[in-house]
Amino acid sequence: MHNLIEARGLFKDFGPTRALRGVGLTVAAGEAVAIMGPSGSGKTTLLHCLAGIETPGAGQVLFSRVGDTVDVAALSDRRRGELRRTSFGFVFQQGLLLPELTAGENVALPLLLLGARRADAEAEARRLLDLLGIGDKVGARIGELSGGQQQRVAISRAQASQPAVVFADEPTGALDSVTSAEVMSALLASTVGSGRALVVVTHDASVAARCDRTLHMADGTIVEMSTSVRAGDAS
Ligand SMILES: Nc1ncnc2c1ncn2[C@@H]1O[C@H](COP(=O)(O)OP(=O)(O)OP(=O)(O)O)[C@@H](O)[C@H]1O
Repeated sequence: MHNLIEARGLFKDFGPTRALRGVGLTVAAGEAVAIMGPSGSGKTTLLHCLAGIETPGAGQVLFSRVGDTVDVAALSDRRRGELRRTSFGFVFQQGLLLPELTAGENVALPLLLLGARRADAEAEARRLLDLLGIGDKVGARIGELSGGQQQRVAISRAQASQPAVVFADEPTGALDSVTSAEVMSALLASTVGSGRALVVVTHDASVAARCDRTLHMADGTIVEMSTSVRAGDAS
């Protein structure tokens, strides 16, 4: 599988705090990569730099699409926003779903932003929610759903635009262990199971164990990389 993302020599400072100090990594199509490490070690900052949410102070984030490679870090804000909408999906612990909208409307939104017709976007949203076993919640508002159901909505929404890479930050952080395992199964099935890459920041070793590789961070650098035999992602 080819590399979708190749980061080289990433540095990021927040005032006097050096959050990243020379991080390099690759992420291949169809690969799940976990990022672990103590609080403050730079995991979220790295994820945000890879996803074009933050720009690094130095270094490159090369993203390869068919016949084309762009340096995410060097794009204008507008082009970076466009790249995020077309090529990346996001699942965060909380905060990304719009509570005043229904589950179906939340999932349809990225498609509407990309210019889809409302009926098509709604049908696709329903299909994606069905795939994750919550098609019956299409008309429910976010606040009416359990934490696990909300994360399934977030996963459905993250894959609506058929992105090449899904970035997840503590996607199971607020869930009990059984629900966490189920949500992780859904996340893996909808990403690596469909040839996409998944980059997931987690404190949970059982989440990381289900990824192909785990990058361990400390003090703004990757201090160790371990590979695992993915288990149980077909469940
Ligand atoms: N917007 C910001 N402004 C100032 N400092 C920041 C900002 N974002 C991150 N930092 C600092 O950069 C360092 C790395 O933060 P980051 O959030 O990447 O760590 P993390 O490993 O994801 O931590 P956690 O596990 O607690 O989420 C920390 O010292 C943090 O305080």
